[in-house]
Parts: sequence; C-alpha cells; structure tokens
Amino acid sequence: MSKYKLFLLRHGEGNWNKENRFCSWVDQKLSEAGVKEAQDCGRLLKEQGYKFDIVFTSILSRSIQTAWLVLEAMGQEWVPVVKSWRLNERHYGSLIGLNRAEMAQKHGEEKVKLWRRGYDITPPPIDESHPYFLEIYNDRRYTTCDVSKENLPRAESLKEVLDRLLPYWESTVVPEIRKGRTVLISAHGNSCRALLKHLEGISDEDIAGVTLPTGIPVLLEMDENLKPVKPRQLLGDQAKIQAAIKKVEDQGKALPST
Ligand SMILES: O=C(O)[C@@H](COP(=O)(O)O)OP(=O)(O)O
Repeated sequence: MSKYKLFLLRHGEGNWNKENRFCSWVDQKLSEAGVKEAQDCGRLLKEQGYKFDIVFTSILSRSIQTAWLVLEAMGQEWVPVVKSWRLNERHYGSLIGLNRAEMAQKHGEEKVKLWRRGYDITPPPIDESHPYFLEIYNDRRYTTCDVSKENLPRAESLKEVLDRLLPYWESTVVPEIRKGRTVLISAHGNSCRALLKHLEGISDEDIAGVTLPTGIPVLLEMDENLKPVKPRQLLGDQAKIQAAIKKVEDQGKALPST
C-alpha cells in the first residue's frame, strides 16, 4: 500500500538546454520557455490538489528558480526550500559548455551517448585552463558546502552523483518523508535519474534508457520502507511528455550535414 508520495522534478528549460550545451555546474538561468514550464508544472500540481511541506533544491539557480515558480503557481510560497550542492547536476568535467550535436559530429553519437548515459563513465575532468573553471570554483556558493572546495568533484559519472547524493538523501530528505511530509525535489536530469535508480532498483544498464524532460513532475508512491509500490508517473499530457523525452534523447545526435 502507498504510504508516502515523493515528487522529483527536473528544472524548467535553461538557456543552455536550449542551445544544446552541457550546462552542469555552470549557473544558467531558466529560458522564457523554462519559466513557463515551471509555472505550468505548479498549476498542474495545484489542479491535482497536491500540497508540499518542504522542497529540496540544488544550489544551482535553475533548480531554485523552478522551485520558486512552482510554489508561487500553487500559492504555497511559504513552504521551506532547503538547498544543497549534493543535489547539483552531474559534473560534466571538460565537456561543460560544449554543444552535444557538435560533439556527436566530432566523436560519434555512440561516444556522446556513453558520456551522457553510461552509468560509470566519468568524462575527462575540468582543469584550470577550461573557460568555465574559475566561474565555477570562484563562486561563493561553493564555500558553503559540507566539503572543502578542493574536494568538490572535477567530473562525475552517474554512479559518483549517486555516491555524493545518497548520504544527503538518507540524512536529510528521508527523515522528512518519514515524518509524513510531502517532499518535492526540484533538481536536475541526472541527480533525479541517480535517485530514481536507487529508489526503483534500476540496473546499471537500464538506467541508460531513463530520460527526464524539463519541467515534468515525476510522482513516486512508496511503501513504509520507501520502496515504490507502482511505476513512476510523469504527470501531464502523455503525448507531449513522450515528445519531450525524444527531444532530450535527440540532443546527442549529430547535426545533419548541409
Ligand atoms: O548538464 C546538463 O546540461 C543537463 C543534462 O544533460 P544530459 O545529461 O541530458 O546531456 O542537466 P540539467 O539541464 O538537468 O541541469
């Protein structure tokens, strides 16, 4: 029987999602379409009668902005929002800022798929010569983390995302769920995928086939042991959701030659 409801949400479209660039730890804001996605998500959740008690976000603006817009659209602005780097998007290392379709043209679609979806594939690390290195590591937000700046990742596989996320999930999120609170996690494609892998017991191979579109809430109903009691539900118009999933998958295709 379903005892707890948990909502996972990949933020609304960000400016670099639109440009098809690996965004990762670069702090991009939502695009105009992304703002609308977050507001539509909030309206849908309100229509369906959901009420949140607490929201967890990463420390990247696109996930925080999404949480705010969702709560505003629901008329639940007062709900506490708790932030942690442990919900940040996967660190894409030296791939940060690069265009996926151009990478597919240069290295092949299979390689890009492996980088994006291989469970324990860590991309080449970012180093000081990278154009976004200083923007990331000189950002004041990374002085507030529970690990020193030197020990923050320089690249991560999905497995490494799960390794840094799980202690936070267990120590901070699970106690709220167990108190009977309805939790929204407003985070990122890969931090949500990592958590789904853990909660649903998805194999290392099968997680490659799980794609989350932006701005679509995922509802997980769980029993008292936090085991899902039914398949995850992506809420909203199912045809639009399938089209949005395909769009994310197609981001890794090489551009047709002209
Ligand atoms: O880092 C990014 O660019 C995307 C994920 O990229 P893919 O793994 O889908 O390539 O993360 P998000 O938009 O959820 O923050």
